Amino acid sequence: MLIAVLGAGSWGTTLAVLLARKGYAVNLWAHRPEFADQLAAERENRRYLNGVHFPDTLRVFTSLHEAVSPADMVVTAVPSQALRETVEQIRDLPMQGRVIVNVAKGIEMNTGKRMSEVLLETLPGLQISCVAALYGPSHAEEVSKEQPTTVVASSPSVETANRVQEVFHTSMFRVYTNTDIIGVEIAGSVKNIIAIAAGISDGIGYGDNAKAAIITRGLAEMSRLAVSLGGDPVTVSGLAGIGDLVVTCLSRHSRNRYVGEEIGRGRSLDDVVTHMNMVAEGVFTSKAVYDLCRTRGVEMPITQAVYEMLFEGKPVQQAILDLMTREPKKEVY
Ligand SMILES: NC(=O)C1=CN([C@@H]2O[C@H](COP(=O)(O)OP(=O)(O)OC[C@H]3O[C@@H](n4cnc5c(N)ncnc54)[C@H](OP(=O)(O)O)[C@@H]3O)[C@@H](O)[C@H]2O)C=CC1
Ligand SMILES: O=C(CO)COP(=O)(O)O
Repeated sequence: MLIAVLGAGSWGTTLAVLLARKGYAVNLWAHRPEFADQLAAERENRRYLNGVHFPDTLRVFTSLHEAVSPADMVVTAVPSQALRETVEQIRDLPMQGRVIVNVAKGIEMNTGKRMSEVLLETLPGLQISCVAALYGPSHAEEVSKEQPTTVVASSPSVETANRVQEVFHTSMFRVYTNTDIIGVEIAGSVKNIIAIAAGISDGIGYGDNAKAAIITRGLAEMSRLAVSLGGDPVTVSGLAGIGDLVVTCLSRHSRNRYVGEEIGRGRSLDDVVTHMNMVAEGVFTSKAVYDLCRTRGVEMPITQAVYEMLFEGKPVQQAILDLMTREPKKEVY
């Protein structure tokens, strides 16, 4: 069994190391050749995951074709907005017999597509039954130190979900299965937007009441969008939904929460993002989901507020006032 991991950021590197520690042969691909050379020479990823040594079965590649050609399983761990351009480069490779496991959490801007839809559109011959999403509350910083973590392997095919579970499961990385890939992908993507809102609340100095409100009402938005796209509302109460929402809204490791916190303190989005080392998916996904929910007529007021603050220059205090003074509602509608 050989596994290719595309993307040598903190998450791709962590998963490549986890799989190699399990004894699998792993081909880790990095898109910048000079960075790939550095990883190969130093046998660790000092930029994104300092101090985590690469096991011997992990090899670093600069060529996508060479990394993917011999692979039985391909893990896509590039930022969501770069997934299409990455897999387009291997569209000539046969996909039959391979499982593709996407771990990037986001919705594509301009198309509003989930990552599994992007994969199916881009890779000829790929069947949805061979696609899985591995999502859940899983910061790389903790997984790489083998701290207890739970995630969900989701695929419409039970067989594929079981295969992904078997490959990734370890005594400290517990993998559950699920067949609702729509619900899982929507939950795992929307949580990043809600985390920005939670961060803004932190940045302003609001307390636990506000944070609990954002998490709970964010969950309601996530659920409405998932259902409108054909997902199961039960999924949002699982690891990809409430699980990841809690970790992202509360954690000191969260990039999305950090972006929000800095905006809440008064910095501009451009300033925060240009000085960040890592990707905050919720920024792009807030734009994609804002467009999606308007097209589908799904009410997502926190998402709308985040979009307006990030992209339309709405002042933070105004956005909060607008949210709090909306027409009173039933809790479930
Ligand atoms: N970090 C985590 O704890 C977790 C992350 N995820 C998800 O995994 C995905 C990857 O995140 P993560 O590893 O944290 O990201 P990081 O910010 O740690 O790293 C981003 C990586 O993507 C690479 N990259 C940037 N642009 C492109 C491109 N156009 N084509 C190919 N590669 C590119 C970067 O390379 P370079 O530096 O050379 O530009 C870098 O290797 C995201 O969707 C994230 O939501 C999911 C669960 C946990
Ligand atoms: O998805 C993640 C953890 O499950 C990572 O995203 P954040 O860094 O924003 O929390």
